[in-house]
Amino acid sequence: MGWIYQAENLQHRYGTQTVLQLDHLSIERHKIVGLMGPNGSGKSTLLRLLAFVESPSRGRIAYFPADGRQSSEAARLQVTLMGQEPYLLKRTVLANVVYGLKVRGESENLEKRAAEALQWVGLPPRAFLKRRWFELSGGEAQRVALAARLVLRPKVLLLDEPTASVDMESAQRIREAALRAQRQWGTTVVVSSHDRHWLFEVCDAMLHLFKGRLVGSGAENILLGPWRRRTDDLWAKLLEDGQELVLPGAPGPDAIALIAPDQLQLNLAPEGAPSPVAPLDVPCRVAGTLLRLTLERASGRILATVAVGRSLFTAKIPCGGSHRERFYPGQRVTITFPTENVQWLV
Ligand SMILES: Nc1ncnc2c1ncn2[C@@H]1O[C@H](COP(=O)(O)OP(=O)(O)OP(=O)(O)O)[C@@H](O)[C@H]1O
Repeated sequence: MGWIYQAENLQHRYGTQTVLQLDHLSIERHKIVGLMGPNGSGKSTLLRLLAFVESPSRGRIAYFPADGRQSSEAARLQVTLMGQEPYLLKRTVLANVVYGLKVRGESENLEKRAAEALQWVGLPPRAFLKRRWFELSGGEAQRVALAARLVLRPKVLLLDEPTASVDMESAQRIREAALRAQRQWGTTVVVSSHDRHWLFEVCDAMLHLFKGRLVGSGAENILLGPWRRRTDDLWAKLLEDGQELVLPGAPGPDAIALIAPDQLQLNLAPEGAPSPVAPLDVPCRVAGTLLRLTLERASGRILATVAVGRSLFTAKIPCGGSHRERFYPGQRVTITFPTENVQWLV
């Protein structure tokens, strides 16, 4: 156990734009860590920094291999990144999969090792080893790219949206192979994905990025403005279905509210009750439909995804007891928002 990465005051800029600003970052060895956040929040940038293919504009990332010998050479050999595009060499599948081994000066049993890696990602070696790069579907190319990383038995596997543009079968194979690497070899896996339910289900820890900053450990609710200041000094946000969300203390109309999922209280809406418009009292309450229940592996709790208009909210349901049985997808529910513990970002 222990940390494999640690960093303080890490910053990365492109030109004058600061795209990543992390006060502290640590990633535990042998774990599977999810990276989530909207488009442009800095996930790919962070993965490139963790892969040491780019250097941060400020600060440095310390890498601690299991043998304790800290060196950039160890990191170069032990860490591998699979980007959003497979970028295969214009050669056969075999040449692609063994390329990294050859670069590392290895020459033994290359074909056998490539065949094994292909099996891990569900591509039968007999059918695929001799295929050329243009004879693969998008999903197969992505799986070949993953096999080319797995064959190295990496200590750290960094995956940037590995299932974003592949079909269901390829996505499933990719997910299984990544988990197997972690379980079988103790590979530390850091994976960015917009498939938040999968991340919740498999990750030991989550990093939630928003505008280049770490805002929490995954399921936080991020509520963007505009907020309208009411005469009673509370701030209201109009949701797509006409309901209003009312919170105190916004620093301005464009502020962003951040609310942890365990702060939201979920209740069953009374049978046959019309959608309530936001009550004037505090705490604020809105009504929605429970879409999905997901087990969050890291906490052992159930996460409820609730749709209110086109907005999605995440609330935590305490584990065990009657709570679990009360809720199921399709139900009308109400979510009560806290009046305190809202973190405002500007
Ligand atoms: N090479 C680059 N040059 C200039 N700006 C860049 C470069 N790469 C990324 N950016 C900018 O940095 C910010 C973070 O981008 P990044 O790709 O890390 O986000 P992301 O969270 O991975 O997004 P997505 O979910 O869309 O992949 C964005 O504003 C992006 O435009």
